[in-house]
Amino acid sequence: MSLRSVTLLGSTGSIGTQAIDVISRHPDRFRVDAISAGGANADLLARQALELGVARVGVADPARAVEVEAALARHGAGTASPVEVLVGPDAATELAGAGSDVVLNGITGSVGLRPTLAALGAGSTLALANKESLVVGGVLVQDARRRPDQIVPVDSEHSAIAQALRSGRREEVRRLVLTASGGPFRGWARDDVKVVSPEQALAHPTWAMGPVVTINSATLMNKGLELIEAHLLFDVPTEEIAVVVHPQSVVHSMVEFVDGSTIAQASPPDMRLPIALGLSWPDRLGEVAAGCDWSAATAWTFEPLDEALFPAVGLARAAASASATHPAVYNAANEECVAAFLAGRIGFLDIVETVERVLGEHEGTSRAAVTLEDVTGAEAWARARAHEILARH
Ligand SMILES: NC(=O)C1=CN([C@@H]2O[C@H](COP(=O)(O)OP(=O)(O)OC[C@H]3O[C@@H](n4cnc5c(N)ncnc54)[C@H](OP(=O)(O)O)[C@@H]3O)[C@@H](O)[C@H]2O)C=CC1
Ligand SMILES: CC(=O)[C@@H](O)[C@H](O)COP(=O)(O)O
Ligand SMILES: [Mn+2]
Repeated sequence: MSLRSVTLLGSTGSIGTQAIDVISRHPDRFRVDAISAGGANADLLARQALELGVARVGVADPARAVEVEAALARHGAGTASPVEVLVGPDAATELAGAGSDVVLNGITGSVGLRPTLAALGAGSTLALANKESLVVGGVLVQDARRRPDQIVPVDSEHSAIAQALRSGRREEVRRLVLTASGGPFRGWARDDVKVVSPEQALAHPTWAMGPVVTINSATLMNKGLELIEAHLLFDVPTEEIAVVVHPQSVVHSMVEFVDGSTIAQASPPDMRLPIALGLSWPDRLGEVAAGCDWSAATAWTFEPLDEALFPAVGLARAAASASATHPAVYNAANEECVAAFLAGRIGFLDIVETVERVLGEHEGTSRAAVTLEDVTGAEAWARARAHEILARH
């Protein structure tokens, strides 16, 4: 594999920092052109920029740009080549469209949609952690691809499926099986789940991740997003995608083939593995993460999802088949509810109940006619409607 240039969006986050860890161990394989973040961690962003030697840094929040400039000056005194700082909500999109070999989108939320479209439009390989952009953009993201393999999934389940799919042809696939940890409230009674705190919901049993995806794991909204993500990435109907609860998070997902054979991908939970594959696909890098320990007694268990306590996956199935804009509404309403829950304004069960209500009121746009304006309009409506409903709490 020759040296690849990389643009890293969301560099200060969980995915971003782990990506830098992978890249730093393979300086002969990767050169980072540009990084971007929101700006909440100005000092970290500046240190990353200087340590990686990037030419450009994006800061989404203009109010934080001064801090980033100051940190660059502080840490970079005497540095030969200055770092150009792009400021504002379009910074990540501009960097994504600049044409690196690989753009890793590690931004949280549907704000990652325009950067995703820009990376695809520029012909870069898109290593996609930001599942929201694919779910929300749907057919728009699919159509922006210039080649079938332009999007390489970083999400652990979808990386697992992409790896398993190398074992057979598309027409030989019977179904995809997404594994779910079940989150911190697996097996709990509804009355107990009703009163959980943000701290309890943020205590994921197997993964250390950013706050939004962690809450989404607890509500199973993450698995709903991942169901739609798998449908769009692999062009498999949602009826042919099953979800099974696997509390150990070692089997990251599976593909069942027409002859009854199932190929699973297994490794201890460590996002550096799918991140590395996203950057180096179709090659594998050496020594990325520990493998399974077969010397100790171990058990992997699988159980059905409690759909009554966790209706989020069923809602995602319905949203995926309802219209082109229902998935965007599903995600946008959820983003607002998660922020409200983390701020202590609503209860845990209010999140999915509100998403269900907002979805039920959405009229939707057909796939054939959908535009980016339809999607952003549906999102704006869903956010406003969620706020109206939540204001009554
Ligand atoms: N973490 C994980 O293990 C996994 C994450 N994912 C997905 O990856 C994505 C990132 O998740 P995670 O890393 O956990 O999230 P984090 O919250 O840890 O990080 C989010 C990153 O996005 C940056 N950011 C926020 N807004 C913008 C913006 N407008 N423009 C550019 N950057 C911005 C943040 O910058 P700052 O905070 O510095 O302002 C931060 O660097 C999500 O879509 C998530 O679902 C998928 C599978 C696993
Ligand atoms: C690591 C990763 O890919 C996360 O999206 C993970 O899937 C969260 O775990 P659960 O949603 O299965 O709890
Ligand atoms: Mn996942």
